Amino acid sequence: MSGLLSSIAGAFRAPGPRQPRYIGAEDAALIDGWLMGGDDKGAFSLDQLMELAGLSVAQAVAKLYPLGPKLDKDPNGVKQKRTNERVLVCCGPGNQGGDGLVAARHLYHFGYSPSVFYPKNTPSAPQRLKKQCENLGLPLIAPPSSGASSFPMAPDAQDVAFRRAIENTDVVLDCVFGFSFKPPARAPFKTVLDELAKTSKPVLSVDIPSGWDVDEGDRDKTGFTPDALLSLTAPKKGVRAFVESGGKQCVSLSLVFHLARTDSRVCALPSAASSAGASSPSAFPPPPPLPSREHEHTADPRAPPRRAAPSPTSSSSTCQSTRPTGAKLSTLRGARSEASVRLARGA
Ligand SMILES: NC(=O)C1=CN([C@@H]2O[C@H](COP(=O)(O)OP(=O)(O)OC[C@H]3O[C@@H](n4cnc5c(N)ncnc54)[C@H](OP(=O)(O)O)[C@@H]3O)[C@@H](O)[C@H]2O)[C@H](O)CC1
Ligand SMILES: [K+]
Repeated sequence: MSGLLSSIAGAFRAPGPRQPRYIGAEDAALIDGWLMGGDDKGAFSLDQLMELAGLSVAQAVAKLYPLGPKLDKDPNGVKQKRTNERVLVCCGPGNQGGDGLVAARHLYHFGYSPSVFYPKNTPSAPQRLKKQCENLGLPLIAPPSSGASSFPMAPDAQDVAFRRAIENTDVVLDCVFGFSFKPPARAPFKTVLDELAKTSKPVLSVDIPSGWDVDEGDRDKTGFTPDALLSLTAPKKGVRAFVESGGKQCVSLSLVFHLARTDSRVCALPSAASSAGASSPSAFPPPPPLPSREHEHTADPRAPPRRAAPSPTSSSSTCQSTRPTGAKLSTLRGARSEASVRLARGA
């Protein structure tokens, strides 16, 4: 086994049963590198990993902020918004921003009305993912794809647009920075992070609350605490205090399944048996059977007629509560999971 794979395995090594497992920024980057490496490594493409991560993010939204029932139009014939329908997806310049674009697309198909704030173009920006959002007609605050400028609007105008967007949403998705953030935040994201800290809307942060140090948490006293967190692959060290103080947390296990399937020694590690907040000694389940060939997409009666929407709970996913109090375990249809989100709610 290569040194890199040893490092990955080490990242999952358990200090003891039933303990949350946290990894640092360095290990997270190593896992990423291994997943995308060729030869004896994972051989995944970045697009694949983003798709799995973004689907997990959308599933976490559906679990934590379920879409309310469809409502009749008001007396003036105006369509009424459903509970939690509007989701503002805040995307950063790195891969986490790509996860956000993927999540927005899936949320749309789940029946939500996502809008996307993607304020910075970089040479590596996932233009195809952005185009897919445009093709769905999602409101997008972003520079033109071909534009050289990172700032399509005067900075003030961009800030105003973001504040308006946050006022007009039900739920905020924080896909701004992941494990490669190096404080302090630079423009145009300083304003975004300040607004995330100020808003009273529920914010679901992906991987690490943006602005926090991946290893040390809210070291710089940003004042931002999300309503909930989705950890990708494994919780990061910086969220330990958030989780241990009872913060709502989901863990996406989709990549763990792939790691486990790829190398049985990783699968066998006891550390894989323990995710943050998990009460079960085998919180990371064994690898699922081979993915189903026939996808279990069923029509969602709640979905708008303009599209045949699969219910988030009928896609190939598993989602369950691991609350130590024995909260209801809800296993969703399609247990042959390619993308799996485990919900671990704090007490
Ligand atoms: N294996 C997995 O679990 C996967 C996770 N994914 C997601 O990807 C992120 C990590 O992606 P990465 O691109 O490495 O990093 P970030 O998304 O955090 O963003 C890096 C960009 O942010 C810029 N940056 C960094 N610090 C600042 C700052 N202080 N102010 C402004 N901008 C900043 C940075 O720019 P530089 O010029 O500094 O390089 C980058 O542009 C992970 O958390 C998951 O969400 C993958 O999608 C799949 C696999
Ligand atoms: K984040």
